[in-house]
Amino acid sequence: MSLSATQISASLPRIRELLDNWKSSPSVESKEKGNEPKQATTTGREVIVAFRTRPTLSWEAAMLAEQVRMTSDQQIEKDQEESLLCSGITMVDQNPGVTVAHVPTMKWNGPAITHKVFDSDLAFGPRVSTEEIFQKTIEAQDMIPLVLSGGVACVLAYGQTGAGKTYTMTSLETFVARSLFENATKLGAEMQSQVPQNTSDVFEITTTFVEIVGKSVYDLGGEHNADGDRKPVSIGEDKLGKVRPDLISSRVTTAAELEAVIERCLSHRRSAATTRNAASSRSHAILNIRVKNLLIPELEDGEFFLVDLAGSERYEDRKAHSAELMEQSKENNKSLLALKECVRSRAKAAAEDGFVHIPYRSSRLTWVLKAIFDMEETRPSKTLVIAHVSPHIQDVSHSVNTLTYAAPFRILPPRRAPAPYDAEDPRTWGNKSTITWLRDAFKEQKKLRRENEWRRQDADARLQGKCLHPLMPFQNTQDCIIDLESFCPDPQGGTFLARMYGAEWVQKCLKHRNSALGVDEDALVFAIQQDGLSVYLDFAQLLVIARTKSRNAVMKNRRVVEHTPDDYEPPQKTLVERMAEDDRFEYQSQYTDDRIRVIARGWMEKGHPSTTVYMDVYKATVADFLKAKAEAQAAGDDKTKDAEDNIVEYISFADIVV
Ligand SMILES: Nc1ncnc2c1ncn2[C@@H]1O[C@H](COP(=O)(O)OP(=O)(O)OP(=O)(O)O)[C@@H](O)[C@H]1O
Repeated sequence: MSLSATQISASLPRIRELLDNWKSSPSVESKEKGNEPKQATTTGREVIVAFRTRPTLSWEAAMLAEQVRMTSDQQIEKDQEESLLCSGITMVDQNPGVTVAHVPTMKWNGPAITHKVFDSDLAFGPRVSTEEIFQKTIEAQDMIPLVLSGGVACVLAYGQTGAGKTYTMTSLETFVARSLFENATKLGAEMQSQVPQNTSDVFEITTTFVEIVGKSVYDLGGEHNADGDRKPVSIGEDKLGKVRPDLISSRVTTAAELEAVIERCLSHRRSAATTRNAASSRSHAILNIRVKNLLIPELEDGEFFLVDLAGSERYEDRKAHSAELMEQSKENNKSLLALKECVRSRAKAAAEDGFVHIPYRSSRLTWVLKAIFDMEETRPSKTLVIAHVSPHIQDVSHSVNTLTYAAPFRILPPRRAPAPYDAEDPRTWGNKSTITWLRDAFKEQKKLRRENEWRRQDADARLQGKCLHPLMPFQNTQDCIIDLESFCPDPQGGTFLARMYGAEWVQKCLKHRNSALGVDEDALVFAIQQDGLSVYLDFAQLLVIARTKSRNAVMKNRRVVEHTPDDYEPPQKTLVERMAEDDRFEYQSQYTDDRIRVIARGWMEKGHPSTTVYMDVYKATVADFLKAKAEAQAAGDDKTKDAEDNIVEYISFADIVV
């Protein structure tokens, strides 16, 4: 049985002893020191997961002591308050991240500890600064160049209320603002033959800021956002399927201007005191920075979403809430559940290259973030999830919930044998075939440019009553305006090019331009901007066709299941959604290959032991449940009749889909 914060505080001497034993055990030593540092396999991945443990705050010992005094008859003197602090989280490795949560439990012979290990791409301990986190995540993952090149980047800060989400996001927003303008100046210079006078000659940068409170979306960008006279903004999609709520957007031309807009918007955000945080943000805050490339208007706008999510709360945290806070808390938890579903499905879709349904319209939060979830979105995207936890052992059950929520986002692509060469699928091309395709594609563009120029001159000549000589057949010259061997160096092939996004492709072409041709530099830059983009579009088209073909093949092989009479009618809502809405159940759900673990906590509070059922929810039928129950009972699991009946009732709502 797990312990409450007060019970943990009372058993601290024994818990400390157990922790010391664990820390000096050889298995931890080998994890910390024995292994060679492994590189995180984040290349090409769309979703990256990081954990951050915040440091202890100066007033926390006093707060914990107060909590213990209020809930037990334990006497704690002022000078003993510090002794209540004990770490419940150990960061074993930073890259890839290995974090251990120490969960105190009570056994027949006294307190014990279960050590739960959570893997992530990166893990940051209490002493790591937000600047270092920025460098190792957003900078290392090239998220700013991605946005400046027409891609979509997203950072999601998740965690228990008071775990440090707003602290991290406020600093990250400042670092992003500065780095965005630094990179824009550098890229702008690379994209022009002469250094531009101003970044705003190359990029138009605009920003919006919204807050989602319960089911309502509010614009934080307006001047009069004081509570009371705020009007919610409606969300919808335009004819092209883009989500563009009617928001006040500010154009910014320097990092200082962007920082000032962010600060002004944040001052409009709603907060309230909770038992865990004196200034708790009660909403999801979404900063959107949109970048338009003025030199290549054909490219789609790049977008950066920085999302400070509302704190996740458990039933115990909500008990002291007013009815309004309780309602908001319920809505927030629901949207966090929807977000989990979408991020995980997105990561799965990217890793498996098959068809995955992403239910982004199921909450306002995920709908606003459609650009990162929509399977039809053509822009490349990268999402960073930072899960925040408190360092204290008294908070460890919250921390386990947070880490359990975030860890499954880290979906590693399956190891596959290299696919055989297919002329129509660029993902199967080696270096030689890629260079040959590029050479032919650039040659074709050169031929088209020559023909167009001849037609233009011929039309001019005709206006003057003259006639041009017919165009000579195109010479099969090997001269390409790009140094292709540097553009796609050996052994890189089609997948290397497939990872490039539009503007990056054009920038690379400009960087590796073949100046040895003796052509005027400005004319060469102009030709590369035209031809480079056309070749990119041809390549992207080939890729889309190849991907669609493999997706269709996956769809064809999907199993069609006929419902048996034992099955229930497919309901409107899933089991997970039903339980999230019902306060009688405080449940944890942990996905492992579509399996879910349901814990009926409401019954524990009434003195019943916990009921844990492992089910495959997507195929759940009552027959499945009864079988699982019988197996659990045979294995000696302790259950109560009431809890079983309730779970049967809830299972009967589950979707019966495959
Ligand atoms: N890494 C850190 N270093 C120093 N102080 C921190 C750190 N992280 C958080 N804090 C402090 O902890 C307190 C709570 O942090 P914060 O408000 O960011 O939590 P939160 O997760 O956003 O909470 P909520 O969901 O309730 O808004 C603040 O006083 C903040 O300054």
